[in-house]
Amino acid sequence: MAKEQRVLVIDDEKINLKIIGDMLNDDVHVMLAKSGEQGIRKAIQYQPDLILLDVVMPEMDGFETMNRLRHNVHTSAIPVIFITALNDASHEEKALLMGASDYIQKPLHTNIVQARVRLHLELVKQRKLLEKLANIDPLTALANRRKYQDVIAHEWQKAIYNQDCISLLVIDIDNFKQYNDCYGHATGDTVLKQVAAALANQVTDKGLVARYGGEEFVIVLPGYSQEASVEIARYCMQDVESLNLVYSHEEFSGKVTVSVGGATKKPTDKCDIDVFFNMADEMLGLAKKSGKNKILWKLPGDLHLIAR
Ligand SMILES: Nc1nc2c(ncn2[C@@H]2O[C@H](COP(=O)(O)OP(=O)(O)OP(=O)(O)O)[C@@H](O)[C@H]2O)c(=O)[nH]1
Repeated sequence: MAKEQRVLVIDDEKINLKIIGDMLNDDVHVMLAKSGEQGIRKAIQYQPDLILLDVVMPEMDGFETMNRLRHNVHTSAIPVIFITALNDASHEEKALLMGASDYIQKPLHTNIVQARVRLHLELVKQRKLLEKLANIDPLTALANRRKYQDVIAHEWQKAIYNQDCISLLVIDIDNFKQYNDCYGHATGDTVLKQVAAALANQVTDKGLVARYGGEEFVIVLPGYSQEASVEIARYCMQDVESLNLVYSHEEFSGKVTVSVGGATKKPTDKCDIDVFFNMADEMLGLAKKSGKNKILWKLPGDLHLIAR
């Protein structure tokens, strides 16, 4: 067990909270709640890795608490172990059918409780690692397309709710095939890494940078106006250019630059994320066709803004 992991114990009996807390305190950060209501509040606020839940409690019992935890988006994925003095199989079955990860019967044996908690915390650790790996592009260590899709869907809903705007940049390295042709794919890979780092360095906590695929990146900027986003796009272009990645071949020579297509929108329920993406992507296509190394931003109607 690792001390950085958090276990929330929910039990209406003070003495039980103390006993279980003492069993786990050396290895994990233990949080205590003396009712289902308080437990749910703490689970939402502190996001524990695991919950130990007493079944028999006044007002809201363990089953009702479990039901509410499962139906709340902030707590639905947190594993729950029931702890109870009830020893009939039907309660155990009910708990497992509700999605409990485990069921421990009283009287509690320290070694058994510790072993089961350790096992479930290890599973949590592995699940989190898998989630992380599933969302990362292995070459650049940026978020991958899957993560981008999760984030844009979430930010889109947030923007609708807050009646706020959201900006999207689609960025593509210019003439990257020629760079690969000059120096090979392995050196091309280092360029992708350098460009990715330059973009990430520019965006920091303003939004999300992801590798969309190949030599194409996306940047999501929640709450950023068109003007502010074009400014960020400019800095991104400058930073890539100042990497000074030159290439030359018999027929062509140049420096690594990027083209950017962008769009800003205050979304409503009637707007579609894919249409929004296509707006920015269409701008990128126009930027490529009209000479590359530039920013084109979608404006209302058929208009667009050219910035460099
Ligand atoms: N080294 C490397 N190259 C990649 C990777 N993914 C895509 N590419 C290369 O990116 C190049 C993309 O070529 P094109 O689609 O013709 O684009 P381009 O040469 O950048 O031309 P424009 O987009 O018009 O500026 C191809 O040579 C791909 O092999 C990768 O992971 N590593």
